Amino acid sequence: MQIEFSNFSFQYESLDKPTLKNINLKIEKGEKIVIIGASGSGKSTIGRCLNGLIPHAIKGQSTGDLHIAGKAVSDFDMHHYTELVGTVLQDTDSQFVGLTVAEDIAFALENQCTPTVDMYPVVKSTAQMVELETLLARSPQELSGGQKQRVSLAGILVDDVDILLFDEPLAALDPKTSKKTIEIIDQLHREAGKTIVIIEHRLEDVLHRHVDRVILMDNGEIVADMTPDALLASSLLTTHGIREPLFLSALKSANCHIVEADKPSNVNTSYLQKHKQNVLDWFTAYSPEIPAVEQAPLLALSELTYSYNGDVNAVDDVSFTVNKGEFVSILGKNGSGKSTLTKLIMGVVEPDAGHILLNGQDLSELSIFERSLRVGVVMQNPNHMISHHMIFDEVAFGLRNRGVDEDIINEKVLQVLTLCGLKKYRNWPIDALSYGQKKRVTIASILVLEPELLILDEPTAGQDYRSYTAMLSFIKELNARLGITVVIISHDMHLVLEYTTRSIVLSDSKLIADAAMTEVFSQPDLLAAANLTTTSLYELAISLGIDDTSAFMQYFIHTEQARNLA
Ligand SMILES: Nc1ncnc2c1ncn2[C@@H]1O[C@H](COP(=O)(O)OP(=O)(O)OP(=O)(O)O)[C@@H](O)[C@H]1O
Ligand SMILES: Nc1ncnc2c1ncn2[C@@H]1O[C@H](COP(=O)(O)OP(=O)(O)OP(=O)(O)O)[C@@H](O)[C@H]1O
Repeated sequence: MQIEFSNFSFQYESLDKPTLKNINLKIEKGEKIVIIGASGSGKSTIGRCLNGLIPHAIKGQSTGDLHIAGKAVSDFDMHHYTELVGTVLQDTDSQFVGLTVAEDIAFALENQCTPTVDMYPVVKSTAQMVELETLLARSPQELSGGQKQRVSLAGILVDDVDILLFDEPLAALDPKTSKKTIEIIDQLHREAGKTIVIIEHRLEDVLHRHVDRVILMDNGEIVADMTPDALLASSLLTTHGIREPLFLSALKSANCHIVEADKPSNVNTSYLQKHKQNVLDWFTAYSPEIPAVEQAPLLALSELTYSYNGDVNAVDDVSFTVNKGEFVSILGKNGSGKSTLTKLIMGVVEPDAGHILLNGQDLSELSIFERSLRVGVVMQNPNHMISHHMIFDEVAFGLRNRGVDEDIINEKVLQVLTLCGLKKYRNWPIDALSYGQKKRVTIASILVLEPELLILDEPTAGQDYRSYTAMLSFIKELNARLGITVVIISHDMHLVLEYTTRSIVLSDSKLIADAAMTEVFSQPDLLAAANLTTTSLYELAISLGIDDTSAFMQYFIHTEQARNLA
């Protein structure tokens, strides 16, 4: 047995209750398993027990046993763990050790005492696998979120260890790179016989390649340990607040009864054909409604250009308009300039050319602080935004800064914390939160300010379905009730499909499309140019012979929204 947890429990030093409760989990050598579960359910804590961060860097009390490679970890020092387990962490920033991307990738090779001459070809070929070959001389800190994630992946690919642990490897990756990452992990599993443990919210993306078992966690316990087909045929995912693959939700909406023998872990399985008539009958009921959209412009970018180094443009001649009250998505491959656009709007960097108008006013006339009163930005990495020790203070900070009365602050902060599923943590230190929970705190701290324009960079990264549905329903309500305009930057195609109506697509710093979201998702060539992929909903429509894929997607979204509101 490669990994064996027996009656294992763990309690963080700062908490008064255990985070892992009576875990019994066996993983054979060469198995590939996925751990899923709501945010805060204990997934990363399991990961930290496997890679030695617990107990060597993070303190707490454990009971029961954990054996790795046949040995009790109670006898391990940190060195034993690093010889056995390689990890890609959720927060890549805390993982870089090299001054350049190449050094960072070579770090594991140095640890393995590989001669320098042998290192170059390995670093180069690994960089090619994750499309980093042009960035080898760059500092990892100066890369986009997704590029950083690729550096972490490359680091683990050269690591000569038996067990590979991936904590949310896909969170910051564009859809095409996500698929490729899953293929690379699969290759390592099949060809090098590695034992693979993947912690990931994006179950549908992980199931792009075969997985032996899925472990479902809830509240520190394992509530299911079964094959993907058995799990998807059951109602366990919905019961525990986890997002099902999109095509499966569509089949269920169309009253199809899915069983394990349908092999529902793969949208392209021929077993699904037997449900065709049900889906067609459901789809004929569709009659499209075109919602009226107010057309007054709020944000107008014209011919915006910016370069970090004066050489390559990170944003190149980009123009688009976002109208008041719209819910728009900005999509594009890793490093295509999405976060840089946000920095330009915030005023963190000044454009080399072009203008940004907000309600007709040129933003260059406003200071960063003045802009922040009108534009709320939630950045990709929560650790880049948090400045307070306690959750309540973090969320109250912006209002206090504006001199709002403490009673009103109290009321507003509590309301937002409740809507973001964080009320019970209001008096907690931020350090005791999981990554996904921290992300929610940063969203709450911006929402409480009710900005005119809300920009959310990867809001669902690290979030489970239940938490993000509650949060986005609230944002949708703010959008409808207060007319707050929302721009979402995301690689999460579910989110984009379900919440946004128009998509702005960037590729290599340039704008390549600005169209209705379902139109964008019905154009495989356009999607490919931006490292996006068709969704399983589109694939289901095609495999069942439905031509109007855009209408099919729209109908499904309306059905889902109606269900979420109910
Ligand atoms: N360093 C820490 N100190 C104290 N408590 C912690 C620490 N890290 C996590 N916790 C607690 O353990 C619980 C589980 O956290 P964990 O990071 O394992 O969850 P997760 O399932 O990986 O969540 P996510 O999907 O949001 O990353 C959290 O609710 C949090 O209260
Ligand atoms: N601080 C920086 N210094 C130098 N170059 C940078 C810096 N930040 C980003 N870049 C580069 O600018 C380009 C655009 O990056 P940006 O972060 O805007 O991309 P993105 O579309 O948000 O990517 P992702 O989807 O990975 O978050 C990338 O090539 C990136 O390497």
